Amino acid sequence: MLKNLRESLRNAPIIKRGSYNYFIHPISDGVPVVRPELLREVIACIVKNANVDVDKIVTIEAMGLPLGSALSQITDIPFIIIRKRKYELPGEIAVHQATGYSKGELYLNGIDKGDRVLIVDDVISTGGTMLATLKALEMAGATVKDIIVVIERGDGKKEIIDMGYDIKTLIKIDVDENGVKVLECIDGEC
Ligand SMILES: O=P(O)(O)OC[C@H]1O[C@H](OP(=O)(O)OP(=O)(O)O)[C@H](O)[C@@H]1O
Ligand code: HPA
Repeated sequence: MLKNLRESLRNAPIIKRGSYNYFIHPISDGVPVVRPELLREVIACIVKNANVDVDKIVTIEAMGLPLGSALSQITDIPFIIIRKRKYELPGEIAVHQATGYSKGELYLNGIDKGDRVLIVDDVISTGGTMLATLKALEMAGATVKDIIVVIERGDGKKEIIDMGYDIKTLIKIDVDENGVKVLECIDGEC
């Protein structure tokens, strides 16, 4: 089921961002080109595995966007984009985000107290972005029913599980300066 994802990840180039080995891939960067068969395969796998009995889908700028948008079209559930830009709307919630190579602020709008949500993102690595997202959603009074992330690297997922949340990832990889190694897939075909 995840043939395109697996094969494209095995060929992903690596760059250094400080000491962080950063893989470049269409799902995580939109670069060099997002092929429809890849995105279709990823979205089908998300629909198959995620709990979509929710009021809203929550994604994170920038690369949660193609995922949230396609998923919303298929499920007819509205989606929210947590932005890196401040809007100063009433009730806007700001939280701090730290990844393995960057730091910044995230801004949440559009959640009503009691909303049941599914979080969707492209990558989990240190877990810093997911922690910030969960904090913002907690402050907004949302109930997180499920979390689904396409690509897992590093130990971030464990931290989220330790906090008591359900989180699924479609594919688990290891990254070093030589490239990407595929370790595990949710379809069991790796
Ligand atoms: O688990 P972490 O270490 O936090 O890494 C994961 C986050 O890193 C990337 O976001 P980034 O802030 O680089 O934004 P982008 O989507 O614009 O690439 C990715 O989209 C995840 O949101
Ligand atoms: O290595 C990476 N590549 C793309 N996106 C990412 N988000 C966290 N780590 C990475």
